[in-house]
Amino acid sequence: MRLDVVSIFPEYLAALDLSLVGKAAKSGLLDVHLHDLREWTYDRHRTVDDTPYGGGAGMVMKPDPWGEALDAVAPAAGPSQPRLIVPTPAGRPFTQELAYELADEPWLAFACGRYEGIDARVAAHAAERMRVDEISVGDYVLNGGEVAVLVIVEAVARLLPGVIGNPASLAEESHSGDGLLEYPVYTKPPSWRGHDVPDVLLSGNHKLVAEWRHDESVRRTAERRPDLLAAWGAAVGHKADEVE
Ligand SMILES: CN1CCC[C@H](Cn2ccc3ccc(-c4n[nH]c(N)c4C#N)cc32)C1
Repeated sequence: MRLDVVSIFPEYLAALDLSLVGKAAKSGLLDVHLHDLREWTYDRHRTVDDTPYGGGAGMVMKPDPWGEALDAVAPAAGPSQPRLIVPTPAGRPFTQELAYELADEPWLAFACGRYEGIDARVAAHAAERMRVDEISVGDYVLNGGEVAVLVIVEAVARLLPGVIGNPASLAEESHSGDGLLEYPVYTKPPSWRGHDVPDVLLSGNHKLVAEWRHDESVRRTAERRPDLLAAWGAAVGHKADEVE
């Protein structure tokens, strides 16, 4: 998978050289290209923003630098086009399902906005030749798209074959598999500062361990994400109906 990221703070994305994503890049599973949007400015101050039409607070990112950056990253006459991801608080929610969808793409490009966002015509123009997704990583406001890109790239990269050691673990994760939250995990020592590991996990009885883990997942989901529990209950009920 090729990844292109355009930002006025490309150094923000240096974290992509670390850990799992960094290993994937070094092993050739990911081909990461970072671009400084200011490469496509030509004035003395390398200006990327201007005042908003219609008034209002803050500044808006000018269309010209973005248009030229995307032309350079993904030439219109090129043999293929990337799927362009534009992080924004106004985007559709980024979910595990969408992470799996993006993991199937051969080429993703990311446009990291700053200020009050990118002139809306940039996405509209890009959509004339590539798929564009405006995506939000959560219901809170960041100062720019770079952190969102780190979230999206990590969630997607870990799904690529060969990136994580034990692909089977993907099936048991929160928001994957059965849709319940993960059960609590423990390791040595068996007793730590007055807190003991649940006895069942030391029992060696795999059936009891599996039952305890499932019950813990259901308890946690009910406590923290009743919305997911409702969806899980409906899905389980549906499957039960299918069996009958
Ligand atoms: C006060 N204004 C409001 C509009 C956005 C301005 C900051 N900003 C500029 C570009 C940009 C890109 C993403 C996000 C963002 N925030 N929250 C999320 N889940 C995001 C995602 N994905 C935020 C951003 C701040």
